[in-house]
Amino acid sequence: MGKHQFQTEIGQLLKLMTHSLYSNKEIFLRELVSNASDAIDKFNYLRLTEEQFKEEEWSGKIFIKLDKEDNSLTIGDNGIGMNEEDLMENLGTIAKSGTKAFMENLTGDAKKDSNLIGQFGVGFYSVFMVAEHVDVISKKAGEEQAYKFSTDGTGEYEVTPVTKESHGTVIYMKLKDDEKEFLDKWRVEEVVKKYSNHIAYPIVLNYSDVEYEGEGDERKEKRVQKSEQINEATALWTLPKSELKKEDYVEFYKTISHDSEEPLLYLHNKVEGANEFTTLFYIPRTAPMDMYRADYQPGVKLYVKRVFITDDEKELLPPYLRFVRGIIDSEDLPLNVSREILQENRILANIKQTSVKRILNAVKKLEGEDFDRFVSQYNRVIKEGIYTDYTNKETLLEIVRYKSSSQEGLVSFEDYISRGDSEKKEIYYIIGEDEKVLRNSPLLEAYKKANIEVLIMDDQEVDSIVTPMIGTYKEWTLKDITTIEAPDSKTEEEKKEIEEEFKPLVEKIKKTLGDEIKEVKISTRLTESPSCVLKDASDPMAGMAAMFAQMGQEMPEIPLILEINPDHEMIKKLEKVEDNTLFDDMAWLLLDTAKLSEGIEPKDKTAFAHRIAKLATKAI
Ligand SMILES: Nc1ncnc2c1ncn2[C@@H]1O[C@H](COP(=O)(O)OP(=O)(O)OP(=O)(O)O)[C@@H](O)[C@H]1O
Repeated sequence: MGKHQFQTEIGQLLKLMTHSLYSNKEIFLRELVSNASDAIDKFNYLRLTEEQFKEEEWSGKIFIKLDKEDNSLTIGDNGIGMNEEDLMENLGTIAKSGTKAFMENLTGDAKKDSNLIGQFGVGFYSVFMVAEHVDVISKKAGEEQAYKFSTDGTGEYEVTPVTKESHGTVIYMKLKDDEKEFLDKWRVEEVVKKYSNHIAYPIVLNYSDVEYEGEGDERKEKRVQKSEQINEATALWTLPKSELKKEDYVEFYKTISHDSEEPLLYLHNKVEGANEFTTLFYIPRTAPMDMYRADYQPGVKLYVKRVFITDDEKELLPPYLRFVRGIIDSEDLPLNVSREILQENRILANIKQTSVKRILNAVKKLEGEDFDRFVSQYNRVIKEGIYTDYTNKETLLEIVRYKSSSQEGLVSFEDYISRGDSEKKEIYYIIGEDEKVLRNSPLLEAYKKANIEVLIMDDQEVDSIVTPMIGTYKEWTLKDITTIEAPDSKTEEEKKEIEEEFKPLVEKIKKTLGDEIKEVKISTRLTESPSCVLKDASDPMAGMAAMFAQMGQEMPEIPLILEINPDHEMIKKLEKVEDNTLFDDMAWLLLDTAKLSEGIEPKDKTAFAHRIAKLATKAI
């Protein structure tokens, strides 16, 4: 008890909130109402599962009180409440992955960071945009003692025992001088209607109003306390689609997601039949910040017959759809369903399967800018889906997009095969870290010359694991161009002849470079470059690349093969070089420049630089 220091990060966060330039400060009400609604949901669940609360006469309610004289706004709920430990843990430290991700995204630029608040919502802490002092008075259901958590949003907070009759939380905020608009009944009503009209519980506004008594000179002003319910209080997803407008869906989304952008997509379905359930899913326009964190917060809440069960079950949808927000409400699951039962429940498995299909089909139907936006945010997790969700692999392969050697922007497999050779039925690709290096790779030259499109996969970390296991798309086989013979126009006869002619040169280069390379070959894939290097596809390690990457381990070195271009001036001249030192220098340059073109560093950079200087001097 007594005074405590906020966790350092919260100190920073509070400072940002207090000095926020964010123009949409009203969102603090949305955040607090949404927390209150969650707390009521949780108590509702306790009543179903725990004997001691079963008899309680209770119905969930949220109240807001405006006090102009006191300059304060109070918001209360009769939900699950918090004890001393909860208060310190939930409000005194950053426990939530979402808030952690928010902190990591801060730039230090006040304006940008302040916009981030709007994009993201930071729950309880948003009160410091409007309040100069906050008391959170809370009593946890089933416990005797209530506590007050007080802070003025600087570095410290204080927790003291207080008395409070029933369980729930009351948040008392002393407003800053220039935030008095939130004491106005109409303003608060407008904000609550905007964001929280369709949360499942009534929100009652208490305010004082002026009434007049008597007539003429006798007429007197009288202050009266009034209270009225200001929201609809019917859970949005239970309403028929025909009664709902886009705005209703959008505002409800903002309440459940803490996002202030409109969603990219929403999907509301009621399924009847053997299993009855309602789903309402949203795809955020901007990928959630914690999407790539192992401790991401799942975005789908499970309800059974409109009673909240959990918002912390990562398996309601497959992990690759972790960016989806929304609600699943089942009519068939038992109300006292436990977390353990959930994981193996057949009803839930069925809901999950139907939901995934619906979501993916809706994504497939997105058009123009909306589809492009989806790809810009979620292409990577779609690839994750291709790897993990065998049942929906075909649909995912229709959604995923790649860069291309012959087209601007991004292309689909479907686009590719519409342009490809329908007799050969092959889809060519090249994987690497850097788009520019890949596009300029000598390995592409033969394909460019033959007008064959190659997919440029520059998300190496993911592509090197996912692409090799795709195998085929609609009977077209995917081929990594670094592991296959390149297309060429020479006959077998001609090739043999060239090989014979260059045999002495090939052997001489191999002798010079020694163990640095596995083999020197006459290339059929080069048109402009004198040489290129390839990883030896027959090496057992090459096949295990994906496995190493998946385990987050460095790839063992795979021996390189050097290919030389027999039509290139440099190679033709090299055949005739008699000076041994010059020959050695040239052989090393062939290898090192080829490595550089693939983004691989020469082994001895100093020697490389010396050779360039030496040969350049000679050339001048
Ligand atoms: N009215 C309330 N009643 C009970 N617990 C609450 C209440 N308000 C907040 N809490 C607790 O404090 C925690 C932190 O709240 P906060 O609003 O900062 O984050 P959040 O809503 O959980 O997550 P997000 O980062 O998505 O906003 C909540 O998860 C909840 O456990």
